[in-house]
Amino acid sequence: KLPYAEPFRIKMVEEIRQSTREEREQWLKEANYNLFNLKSSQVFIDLLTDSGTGAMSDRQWGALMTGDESYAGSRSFEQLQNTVEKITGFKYLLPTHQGRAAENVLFSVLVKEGNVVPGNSHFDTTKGHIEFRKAHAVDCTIDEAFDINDLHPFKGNINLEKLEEIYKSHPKENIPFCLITITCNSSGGQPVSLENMKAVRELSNRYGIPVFFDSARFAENAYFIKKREKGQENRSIKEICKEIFSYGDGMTMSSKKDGLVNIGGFIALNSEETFRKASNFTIIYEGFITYGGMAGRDMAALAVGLDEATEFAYLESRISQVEYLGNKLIEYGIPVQKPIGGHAVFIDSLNFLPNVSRAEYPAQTLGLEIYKEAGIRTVEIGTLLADRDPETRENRYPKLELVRLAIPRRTYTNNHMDYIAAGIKNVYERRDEISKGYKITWEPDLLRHFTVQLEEA
Ligand SMILES: CC1=C(O)/C(=C\N=C(/Cc2ccccc2)C(=O)O)C(COP(=O)(O)O)=CN1
Repeated sequence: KLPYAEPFRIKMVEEIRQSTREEREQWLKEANYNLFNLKSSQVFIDLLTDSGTGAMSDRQWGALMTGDESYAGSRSFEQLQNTVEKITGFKYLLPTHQGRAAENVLFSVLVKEGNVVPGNSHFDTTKGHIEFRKAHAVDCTIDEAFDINDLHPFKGNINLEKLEEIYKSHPKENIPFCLITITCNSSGGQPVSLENMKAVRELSNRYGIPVFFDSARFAENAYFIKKREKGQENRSIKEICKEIFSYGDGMTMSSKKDGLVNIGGFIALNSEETFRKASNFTIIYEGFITYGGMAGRDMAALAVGLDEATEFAYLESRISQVEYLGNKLIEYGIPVQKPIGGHAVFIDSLNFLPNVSRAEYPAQTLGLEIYKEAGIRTVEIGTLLADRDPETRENRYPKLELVRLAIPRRTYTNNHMDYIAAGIKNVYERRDEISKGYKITWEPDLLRHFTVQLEEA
């Protein structure tokens, strides 16, 4: 028996540099204690996001060189269209510059003021685009998702009773679609099972409600289905993906995740009517319908990326690395969402920092401590992200107050994982000394966590 090793070797490297704790404390002050304001040169290991931060393969770089920049009818669009249809089965494709642009175009067609959009946990910008249209995103995720120690293998699942409750209490004209986010980012990169998707589809059909997928991490979701769902172990990732999408009327995609590219997004769907309407908004917001805000070269690289992302060997390598980090933190006694998610490890900051009051943003406090300690940038998936209630303007305290360690794809080695775990362990060992958090000195009206300014409480 030989030990596991990555199914790739490295052909290009980018230097990263260490700093001193004193430098980092000064840089945080200048950044108004918002990690988004740090320069990349001030960050040793960047776990802010897995979105657009991964490494492309030699085949993708090769495709970049042969991209077709024709304004209409680009060869690269055709390559992308064929790949999307092969993997998802959807007939119509509209590229966009990234995921939230796909949401903007699709929701411009489907979401009206006062609508209700149920699903599992909608992610930040997706909820933003629903609330921006004065509609309501309703989280129907199963309760197990909010108990970090519950080992439910599919914590992204939708509670069918909660969903049917929504379907019963609103006229179907007021529910444009049910949105299934795969994997479910906000609850910890947790997958949705095929069985649940099928049940959601059947229930939705009974009420005449369409189903759409927010597919940013669909390939990782397919991997968990293959590994955890009975009867799936002998199916290929691509076969599982085809079945996943057979339960939907369409999808939005942030290609910056499981598309393995640094920019890009798309909408794919079956309804010609919705495609025609969405095409008008694509032309207004993104660009002509055969490039939608993407360069031909980026569409060419994306077509290759989607093919690579839906291969088992790649997914096994990527997800095992996240699991490796997660298991190290569990070994150190650090409270994390279990099972470990597909793209990130999520630390339960309420458990980690019990002496910091919720009103002082414990997850943000922990993220700042981890950066001070080791130069590692993370992101808060807690009260700052949850934003204020649109009506009352009160803080909306989510069930989980998490620090997310998002691992970029094919980018760091397991030595970096060991370093990250050690840095967090150091903070854990001095957690009793951390009793003060932060308070907001300025925030915008929408999606505040990107630009919020804080000071020490
Ligand atoms: C499930 C899902 C996503 O996770 C997603 C974006 N995620 C991101 C990007 C992000 C968002 C907020 C703070 C920091 C970084 C992530 O770090 O997790 C989008 C928007 O896609 P976009 O970024 O390409 O516009 C749609 N759906």
